[in-house]
Amino acid sequence: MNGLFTVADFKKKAEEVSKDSLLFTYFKHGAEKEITLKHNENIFRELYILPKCLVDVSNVNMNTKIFGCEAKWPVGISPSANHKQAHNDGEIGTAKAAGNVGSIFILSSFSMTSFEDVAVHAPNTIKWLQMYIYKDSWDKSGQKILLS
Ligand SMILES: Cc1cc2nc3c(=O)[nH]c(=O)nc-3n(C[C@H](O)[C@H](O)[C@H](O)COP(=O)(O)O)c2cc1C
Repeated sequence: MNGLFTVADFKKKAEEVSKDSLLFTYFKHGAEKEITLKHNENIFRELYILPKCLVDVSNVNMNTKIFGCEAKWPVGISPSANHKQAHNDGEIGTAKAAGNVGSIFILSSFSMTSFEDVAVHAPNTIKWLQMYIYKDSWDKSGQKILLS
């Protein structure tokens, strides 16, 4: 991770170490028309760092509360499928990494690791679950209410 600072740095490194170019293409793109991806990149281009001299920054608090969950900083990991394709640690590795920095980890319905295993191995991470609800199976299942 040495020398990796920006998203572009990570992207370049990922491409270098990726053994499968098709897989890299899958992970590097955004979903559908990449509207959010482009929007995020544009927003970040508009942000400037204003250096503040002689200000004590040894105790910066970025704690925030999102849907009742106390995160250490306002960045989470949105759901994405197939983490084991990228690394053997799969979703457990991502969940642990999120927990180490106090982020929220959202587990995909298409996780390659069971929800239970992620829960056991990353007990201290704030975990949310993304769920696809298929109309057909929902209709046929006879359920009336979904609780999470
Ligand atoms: C490689 C990849 C896999 C993704 N897998 C899922 C998924 O399994 N479930 C889900 O709800 N969203 C998934 N997403 C969507 C992301 O969580 C996120 O909402 C989306 O990328 C936002 O940017 P967009 O609007 O440009 O797609 C995935 C996105 C990418 C790039």
